[in-house]
Amino acid sequence: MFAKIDELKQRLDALRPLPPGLVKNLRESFRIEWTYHSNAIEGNTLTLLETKLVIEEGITIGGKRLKEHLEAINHAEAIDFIEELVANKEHLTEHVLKQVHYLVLKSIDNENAGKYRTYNVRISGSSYTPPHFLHIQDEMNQLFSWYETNQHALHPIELAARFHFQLVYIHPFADGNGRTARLMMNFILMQHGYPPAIVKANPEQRRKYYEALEKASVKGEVTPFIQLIAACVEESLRHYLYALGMED
Ligand SMILES: Nc1ncnc2c1ncn2[C@@H]1O[C@H](COP(=O)(O)OP(=O)(O)OP(=O)(O)O)[C@@H](O)[C@H]1O
Repeated sequence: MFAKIDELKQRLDALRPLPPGLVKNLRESFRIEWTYHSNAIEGNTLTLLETKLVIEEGITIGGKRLKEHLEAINHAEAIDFIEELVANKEHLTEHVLKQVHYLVLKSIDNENAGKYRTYNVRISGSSYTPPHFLHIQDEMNQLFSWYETNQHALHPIELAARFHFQLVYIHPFADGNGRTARLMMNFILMQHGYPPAIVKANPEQRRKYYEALEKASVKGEVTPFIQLIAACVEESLRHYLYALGMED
């Protein structure tokens, strides 16, 4: 499933160290795109350009809610935090997960930021119901022990996609599950030297993303979701290679 991606990754790795100016440029564009798409998937109405203006220039957009501005700023900060973790070779732990979730929700919902939910939730548009809130800690312990056991055995893309799926399957937070899951998935990918996977907010990809998660949740078939994430990683790798003049 990952042969093409492994080949692209090898081509990219052969070009390392990458020119610092190019890395900075790509980092900035990924930071905006990832923030824009991840927030737009959940209904944030800022455009890509508005997201850039809010994040990079601190400009407020007339007619857009304060919450939408905070979501953009918080998400960009969460990416910075993850990049720092990767640079410092920090491990993925429950503490890190809660820190990331805190950054996503701070100043928007301080009561729930960085904390597991204390009530039951539904996922809108899905027939799957996440576990009772009283089981969350147990389920999360199992997720982290699964991660410990599998982190060196699975291909990094499968590891990252499965971690994302299992996190939204448990849906441990009152809000911000999707954004946090995509941040954690990309943390794993970046730890392994991959660029982040950006699930696009356009109606077609959003629908495919939701359908793949529904298939995984309801039927236990996770492969289509792993394939979807693999396609997103491939697109990001091609973006890097294109910037280096190695891809059309
Ligand atoms: N059938 C499904 N099974 C498991 N997870 C799903 C399913 N459908 C969607 N999801 C995940 O749930 C997320 C949305 O969850 P929810 O509507 O509860 O929003 P949230 O918790 O506020 O998080 P966010 O707003 O960041 O997505 C989606 O982004 C997706 O990752």
